[in-house]
Amino acid sequence: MKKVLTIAGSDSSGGAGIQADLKTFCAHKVYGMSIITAVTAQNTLGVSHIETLSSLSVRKQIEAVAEDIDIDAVKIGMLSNAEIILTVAELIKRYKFKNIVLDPVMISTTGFDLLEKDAKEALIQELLPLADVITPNLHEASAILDGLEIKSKDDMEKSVHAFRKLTSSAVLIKGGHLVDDAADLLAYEDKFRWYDAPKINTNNTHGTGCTLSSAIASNLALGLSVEQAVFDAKEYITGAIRNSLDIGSGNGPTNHLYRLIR
Ligand SMILES: Nc1ncnc2c1ncn2[C@@H]1O[C@H](COP(=O)(O)OP(=O)(O)OP(=O)(O)O)[C@@H](O)[C@H]1O
Ligand SMILES: Cc1ncc(COP(=O)(O)O)c(N)n1
Repeated sequence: MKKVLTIAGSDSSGGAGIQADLKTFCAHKVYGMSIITAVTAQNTLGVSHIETLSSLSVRKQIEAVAEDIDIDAVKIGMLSNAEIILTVAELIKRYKFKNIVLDPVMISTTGFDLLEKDAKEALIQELLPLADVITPNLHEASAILDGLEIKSKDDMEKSVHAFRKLTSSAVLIKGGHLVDDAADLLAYEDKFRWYDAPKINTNNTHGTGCTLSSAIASNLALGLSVEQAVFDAKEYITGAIRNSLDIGSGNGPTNHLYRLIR
């Protein structure tokens, strides 16, 4: 069985973070492992508390897994601060992790900071170059590109050129926050490809980015090309949103069981 590692924060309500990642791995029939960077107290309405683990704890968790188990792909989500970013970057290099999908998590759907403001530069300088695929949403893409306005599909295409100057990683700009579309744009090597999807009318989008990046990591572990891994992951997230769950009174979670329970 393929083995996939997530390095991310815990979401007590189970919709995003580590919990979404492990559910996604399970649905893709890969073996999931987790490195917890922070424990958030959150629900579908918001984040009420964050306790970030020490970088030593993160280091020890990664070493414990990597010294013992071969890892076929890694998904990286909430990292909280610069010290953890530097630790993760160092260990990616030491253990030569492959198939790395970086979701540059900065703010929750509910508007809470999940990355300290001074950590953005470390993320760009240290982690971006190590990732095989990065998956910013419109807001994260804009933050990484020094405030470049990205609000439309045209803007997304323009931003790809700016990303090319920063990293040779494949970049999937997620259009979930476009007004009447949910099209994502993949730029890789010197090509780009749109993954179109209709915007589903729902508030249940908690954890969509976590789910998509974990699905891509699972598909890369299973041996798919980047283009196909993104295609299959886009189908998965669209189905998981279409069948999303009315749990809680805010932004409910996606449904990872929709292919099993109909
Ligand atoms: N209402 C929607 N209908 C269809 N697809 C959607 C919708 N919202 C988001 N998506 C899709 O879900 C994936 C995640 O995109 P999004 O832009 O929401 O990322 P995100 O903001 O990082 O997610 P998160 O809510 O976890 O922070 C993308 O493939 C996006 O197109
Ligand atoms: C631990 C953790 N990681 C990531 C997210 C982002 O997901 P969303 O933007 O859907 O809130 C989150 N809310 N919590």
